[in-house]
Amino acid sequence: MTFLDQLRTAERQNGSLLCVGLDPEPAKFPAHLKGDASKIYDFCAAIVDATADLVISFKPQIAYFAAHRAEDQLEKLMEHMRRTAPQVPIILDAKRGDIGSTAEQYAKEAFERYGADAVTLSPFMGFDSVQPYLKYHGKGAFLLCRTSNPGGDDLQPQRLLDVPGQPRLYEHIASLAQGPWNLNGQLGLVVGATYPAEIERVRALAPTLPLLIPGVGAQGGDAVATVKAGWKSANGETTAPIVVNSSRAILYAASGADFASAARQEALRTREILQAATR
Ligand SMILES: O=c1ccn([C@@H]2O[C@H](COP(=O)(O)O)[C@@H](O)[C@H]2O)c(=O)[nH]1
Repeated sequence: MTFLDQLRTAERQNGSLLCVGLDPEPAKFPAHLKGDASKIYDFCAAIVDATADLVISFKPQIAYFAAHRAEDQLEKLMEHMRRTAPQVPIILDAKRGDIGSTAEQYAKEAFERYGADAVTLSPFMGFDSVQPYLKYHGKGAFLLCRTSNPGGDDLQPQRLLDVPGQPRLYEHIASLAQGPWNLNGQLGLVVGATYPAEIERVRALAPTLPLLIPGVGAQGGDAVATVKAGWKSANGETTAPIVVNSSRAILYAASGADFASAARQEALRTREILQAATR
């Protein structure tokens, strides 16, 4: 099954566009785990168990594990997700980008070491930095396109004067990903929920690509505007999935022993807002 098929299946089975982001920060853990980096796996596994029937995807962010020398806990978490929630595809948020020979190692890390179904990449170094990931048939790769952070304004909306039509940088990335770079239908794009007008533009330029959309929840992105801009359907079926990520708002919905059930309540609430916007 391809990554795109996995997303479609999870969306249908769980009735969800919501991706729970796994960004474990021991300093924010509930009181009984607080500050203890050896509990990263326990914390994340509890969140996974509480939300696995509510999501289209899980998105562990690798920096939160590596910063605490907790890559072994990430490996264990990946195994746990594959075993207990095999219907939910896993996007490893690593934002890699390097020359081809190094990219081969990053691809091996994401797909062989961690067993991710998809990875996030920076397209800044060009197609030869993306190609090694595409050799893993069936796996997905999301290219940063119009990111959710304010600093995205520094480069992404600038016009490329030497490219025909003088598109903005993010528009050019969307066109490359929809067209010549998408050799085997593995590419998707990252577009921030904080920029719904740009989501709409990217969807127009890349009508068949899955969009990973972070920025709802803690960053204040508009969940309803996001769905209206990015989610399209034909005969009641999604034409190209959107994967709307929320991390901190769900992970840290409560700071007590009830953190996992509070996370489930927040995931249920967010899932319903997203689903309602499709009707
Ligand atoms: O443009 C981007 C790309 C990636 N991210 C990542 O998504 C989550 C967002 O976390 P929240 O707590 O829901 O704000 C985080 O892992 C980022 O690294 C993004 O925010 N924006």
